[in-house]
Amino acid sequence: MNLQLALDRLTKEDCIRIAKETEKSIDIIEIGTGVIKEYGMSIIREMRSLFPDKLILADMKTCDAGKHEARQAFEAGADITTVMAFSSDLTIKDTLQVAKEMGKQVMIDLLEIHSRDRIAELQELDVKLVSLHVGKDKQTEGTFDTTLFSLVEDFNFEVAVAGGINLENIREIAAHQPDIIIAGSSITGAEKPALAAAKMKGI
Ligand SMILES: O=C([C@H](O)CO)[C@H](O)[C@H](O)COP(=O)(O)O
Repeated sequence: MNLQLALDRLTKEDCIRIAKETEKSIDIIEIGTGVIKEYGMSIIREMRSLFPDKLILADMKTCDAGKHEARQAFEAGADITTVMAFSSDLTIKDTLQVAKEMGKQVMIDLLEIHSRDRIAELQELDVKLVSLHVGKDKQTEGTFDTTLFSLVEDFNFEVAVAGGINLENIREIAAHQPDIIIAGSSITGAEKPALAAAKMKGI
């Protein structure tokens, strides 16, 4: 299981500090959507140069202009970019094509997708990596819930999971063997982020 650290609602300095502190325990550094909106592609470039050997995911949450946004993220140094599952099939195909040409990956974000019909379409589009995701706002009604795994059951994807994952619920989630566990606030808001990340990685 890979651990992805989501850096959201932080200054650039805090993103760098927390990534450095937790580096040993994390496999993927996610530069969050809001952080990208604040600093643009320059933060992806800076994180790439500071962490040359780490996988970097740019949480672009692309939903249109797929070719352009995928190139932007990849040229800045991201290994993976995110695209929303509700986007047009053309957007998804375009981003997958750019990723193929550049030797990179696309993670399709299943935020607010409830239909297995859409999941089947994504499989047809040759999507390889998806994320089951309970959004920040929706988390006020409850964090990641393992019933969500039924959405992707019997499909053939690499699966990431996100949405309020913490030390209390991680074991139950990990029992479903997702490929990637994404944790943001539970690490970045911890008193000791390095310890929180190490505990999550060590479960
Ligand atoms: O993608 C995310 C969310 O939409 C905010 O942009 C988060 O990175 C993801 O939910 C993980 O963060 P936590 O829920 O704080 O663990």
